Amino acid sequence: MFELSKQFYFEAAHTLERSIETESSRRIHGHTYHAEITVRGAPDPATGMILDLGLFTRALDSVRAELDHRFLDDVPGLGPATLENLCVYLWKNLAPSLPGLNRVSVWRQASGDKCTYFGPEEA
Ligand SMILES: Nc1nc2c(c(=O)[nH]1)N=C([C@H](O)[C@H](O)COP(=O)(O)OP(=O)(O)OP(=O)(O)O)CN2
Ligand SMILES: [Zn+2]
Repeated sequence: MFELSKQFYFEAAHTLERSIETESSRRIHGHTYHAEITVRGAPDPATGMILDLGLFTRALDSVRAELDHRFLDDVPGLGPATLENLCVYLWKNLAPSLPGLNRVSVWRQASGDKCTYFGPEEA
């Protein structure tokens, strides 16, 4: 079994309703977000690849464009712009084009905050 990962980053602004630091969180502020997407699988014997990195990059470029330099509060389907919801958003948008999607991580380097999502719970 192999894992293949790619990272990217995006810059975005948001507000957040919280029970602490209420006022500063409600103000529009921004972060540099980093993301890592991981697929698991076995390489195709003919190509030697789990997934062509060029196709991997195309899938990530398209979802990155929906988040980079955006006001995250306005991104349809995201909900409150937390690291958790960004992971779910990336998963939902990438799963159809990335077979073997295994996990999605989103973090903010500046603060050391990181979240990893392993996909929906199996019923
Ligand atoms: N479980 C989560 N909690 C919080 C999240 C989150 O995504 N998941 N996000 C935030 C806010 O985005 C907030 O801006 C970060 O707040 P805080 O940790 O208080 O730190 P700073 O605002 O000082 O962070 P900088 O990244 O240094 O600007 C809050 N909670
Ligand atoms: Zn924030």
